[in-house]
Amino acid sequence: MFNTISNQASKLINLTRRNKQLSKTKLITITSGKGGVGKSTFTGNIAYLLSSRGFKVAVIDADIGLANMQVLFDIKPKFTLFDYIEGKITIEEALLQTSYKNLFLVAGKSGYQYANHSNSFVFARIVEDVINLNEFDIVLIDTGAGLNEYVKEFLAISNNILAITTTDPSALTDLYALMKMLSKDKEELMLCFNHTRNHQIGDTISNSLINLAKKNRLNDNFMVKYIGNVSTSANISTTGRLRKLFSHEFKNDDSTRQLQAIIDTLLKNIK
Ligand SMILES: Nc1ncnc2c1ncn2[C@@H]1O[C@H](COP(=O)(O)OP(=O)(O)OP(=O)(O)O)[C@@H](O)[C@H]1O
Repeated sequence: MFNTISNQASKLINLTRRNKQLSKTKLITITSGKGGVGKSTFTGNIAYLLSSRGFKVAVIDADIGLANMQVLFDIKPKFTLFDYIEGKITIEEALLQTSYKNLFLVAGKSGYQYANHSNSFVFARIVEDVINLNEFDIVLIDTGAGLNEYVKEFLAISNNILAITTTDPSALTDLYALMKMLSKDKEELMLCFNHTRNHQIGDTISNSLINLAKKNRLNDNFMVKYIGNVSTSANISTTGRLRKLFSHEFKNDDSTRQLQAIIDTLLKNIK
C-alpha cells in the first residue's frame, strides 16, 4: 500500500508509531472514498462533541487544497498548516484556538499548490509534532477524499481510521477500494453512514461489504466495524451554510443524538 511513500516518510511513520505509545494523544483519521459525502461535517461535529465531553481536541485540516474546517469553525486563520511546513511558525502557533472550549484547529489552505511538497512526509511530521506535545487527548485528521499519496500517508500513520460513506453506489465502490487497500496492513476500519434514515440500512450494507471482502479473499484479519449513521437533516445543511456546527446549535436534534451514539462507540474502539 505504501510503497510509493519515500523511505524517509516510512521512517517518520515508524517514529510516529513509537511516539504515539509515549503520548496520551489518540489519533483518529477521518476519510471517505468519494467526495461530498459529509466527511468534514462529521469531523467538525465529532470534534466539537468530544471537546464538549471534556476532551482536549485538535483537528488537522488535511483536505489539501479544499480547506473546509475553518468555514465550519468560522475562523479566519492567521496561520495555516503550510506556514508550519514552510518553517514560518511554531507548532503551537499553528494550533488555532476555535471559539469552542478545548477545541483547536490546524487550518488548511484552499487552492494551495502542494506540488512543492512532493516529499509528502512533511504531513506525517506535523501529526507527529502535535502528538509529541502530549497536550491533546484526541487529534482528528480530516483527509481529502479519494486515495492520493497524501491521503495514503495520513492513513499509514493512524491506527484509528473512520470512513464516512453514503449508500450511493459510487461512494460504496470507492469505499470498497479503500477497504481493499487498508486490508493489506491495517487491522480495522470503522465505518459511518451519512444520509441514512436508520441504523439498519448501514448494518445491511456493511454486512454485504464484509461478505464481498470474504469472497474476494481480502485479509481475514482485517475487520470492518459499522459504528453508526446520521440521517439527512435540513438543520445540518443550514448550519453548515451559516458557518455553525449542527451539534452545537441543535443539541437535542435526532442527528446530534445519532452522532453522540457514534462517539460512544468510537471511544470504546479507539486504540
Ligand atoms: N446528514 C446530512 N444532512 C443534510 N446535509 C448534509 C448532511 N451531511 C452533510 N451535509 C451537507 O452536505 C454538504 C457536503 O458535506 P461535507 O462538506 O461535510 O462533505 P465532504 O465529504 O467533506 O466533502 P469534500 O469531499 O468536498 O471535502 C455540506 O453542505 C453539508 O452541510
